[in-house]
Amino acid sequence: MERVIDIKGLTKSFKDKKAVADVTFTINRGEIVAILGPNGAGKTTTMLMMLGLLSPTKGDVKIFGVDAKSKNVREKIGVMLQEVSIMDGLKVKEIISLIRNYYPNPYSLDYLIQITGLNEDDLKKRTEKLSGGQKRRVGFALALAGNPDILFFDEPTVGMDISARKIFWETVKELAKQGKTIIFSTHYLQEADDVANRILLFKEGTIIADGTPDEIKKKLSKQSVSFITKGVIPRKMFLEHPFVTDMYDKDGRIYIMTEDTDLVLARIFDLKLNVKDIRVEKGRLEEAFEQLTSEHKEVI
Ligand SMILES: Nc1ncnc2c1ncn2[C@@H]1O[C@H](COP(=O)(O)OP(=O)(O)OP(=O)(O)O)[C@@H](O)[C@H]1O
Repeated sequence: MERVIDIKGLTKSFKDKKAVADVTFTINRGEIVAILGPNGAGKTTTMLMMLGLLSPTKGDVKIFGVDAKSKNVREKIGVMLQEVSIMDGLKVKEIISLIRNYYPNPYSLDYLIQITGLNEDDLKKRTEKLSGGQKRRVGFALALAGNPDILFFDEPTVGMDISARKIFWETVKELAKQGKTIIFSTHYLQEADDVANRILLFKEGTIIADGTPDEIKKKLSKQSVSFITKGVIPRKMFLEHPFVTDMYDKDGRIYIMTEDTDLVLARIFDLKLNVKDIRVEKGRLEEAFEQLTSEHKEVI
């Protein structure tokens, strides 16, 4: 697997505040990586250092083996940051053409229009007349203009309507299939769950979880099987198994907390228990996120 980003011991202090503290990770070609974490966790600071826009206090960021600040690296990177500041006074089509000209290998204007969902009307508008959502689409087109190998998006879908979001994420998946590497931050966990094949979860300047959405959910969120029964079920019947972590009654239902709901179901059927209304709850990423970002200190 080709490594595109190599980060070692990355640290950034602002006066006596450590915004990013000794972070190390690598990202491979074609990965879609979601950077998650509560406000102030260090996501933007890390991203700015990856982009070569902020100097680390310690440690380094290598992109394709060279320093993130070097010029030939910049040509390979496309960026969409939170504040979309687009040159006023130009029409959308003009600014996209202008930015394309800076790059040796740009995408064609037609392709950019097609994949970002901009329409003919949008193209004729002056940028200052665009709505927030339209500005984001233009920002997306500008990030892609140079046909970059790596794309960075900082909370890309804020302000986008449902159809714009859909187009955006479909395009992102398509780009990853073509071998582009995508790194994005978001506060919408569902997006990370749906699109990312890897999540880096930040808390207080460090990475507290690194894995696929499923790995993170499986390890941390609660899964349960619950049912109603008229009979009495000895607790030992389930608690004796290592895959069962807890068992309790709530609102007339018995809940069995577990790491593996399939094994609990098999046990219920094997024992021919007289139960009804069986419900299976798989974990949600939100639960895992809440657990990890509260007091939980375990690193996975
Ligand atoms: N230029 C700066 N000067 C001083 N402190 C800063 C600066 N930039 C960031 N910080 C601090 O560093 C910490 C991390 O900030 P950062 O913006 O990286 O967090 P974040 O995870 O991106 O948060 P959010 O989800 O709110 O965007 C915060 O405590 C922030 O106040």
